[in-house]
Amino acid sequence: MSSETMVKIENLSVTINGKTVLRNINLEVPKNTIFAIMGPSGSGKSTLLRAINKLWDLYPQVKVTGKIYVNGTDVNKMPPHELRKIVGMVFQRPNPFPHMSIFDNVAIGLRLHKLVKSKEELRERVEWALKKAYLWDEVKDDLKKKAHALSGGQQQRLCIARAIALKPKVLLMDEPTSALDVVSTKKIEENIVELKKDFTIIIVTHNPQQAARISDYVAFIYNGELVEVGPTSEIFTRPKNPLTEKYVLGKV
Ligand SMILES: Nc1ncnc2c1ncn2[C@@H]1O[C@H](COP(=O)(O)OP(=O)(O)OP(=O)(O)O)[C@@H](O)[C@H]1O
Repeated sequence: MSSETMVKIENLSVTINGKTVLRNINLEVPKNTIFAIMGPSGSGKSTLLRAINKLWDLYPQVKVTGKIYVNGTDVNKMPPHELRKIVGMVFQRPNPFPHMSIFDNVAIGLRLHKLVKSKEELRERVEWALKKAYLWDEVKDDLKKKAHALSGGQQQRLCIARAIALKPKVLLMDEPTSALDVVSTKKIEENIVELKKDFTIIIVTHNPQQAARISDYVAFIYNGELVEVGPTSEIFTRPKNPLTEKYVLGKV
């Protein structure tokens, strides 16, 4: 594996209740890039993302085969709490802990993983994460406010802050803007582009325009199979597979 690769997926297949939903997927995600996984509804995008941080382990009806390496280590050889430290996740709907304060939402992972040594360091890290998530200016005078009092877009930025507070290597984002309006979507897209300086980002989207706007690489998944993968500019201007061309033109 190249030292420039952050995530490598080899021959990944997933079956759920005996039905194959992902077949023989091979991908390499370079460090400090935004890597989009796009495809129509039900094509297996979320299933792939969930396999990377082993969310399927708790489901006996789901069988995952193949190998996934993060930063050179096989995820199956990492205890779940170690994997959670290096792989953060942001979900489709903002899911902060609603009755916890803004500060505590960001601090919780740092406290659980004992990643900071003092209250001062905790405060600094929370501020750092909120700034990185473009939320600090809006909440800095009100860190004790409960998370449910924030708007949907602010809640999603809080979830981004919560995920990046641990300084993971990889940030998985499952359609992070699909529940948001155009203005919040734009803010979060700008934020994601900034975040790639510090993290490797894998983002699932069913919106080809979003992949075109923000990603460096795109994998197009259709019916559980990888149809095409490559630099975003090539996939959108010179797709090799006619199915990719149809999809990016909105004809699938
Ligand atoms: N928990 C589950 N139990 C049963 N089947 C599931 C489960 N999760 C996913 N599937 C099936 O796996 C297939 C792929 O689903 P997945 O959610 O990965 O697709 P997707 O591309 O992310 O779709 P969407 O854009 O609609 O979120 C679908 O056929 C879906 O019905």
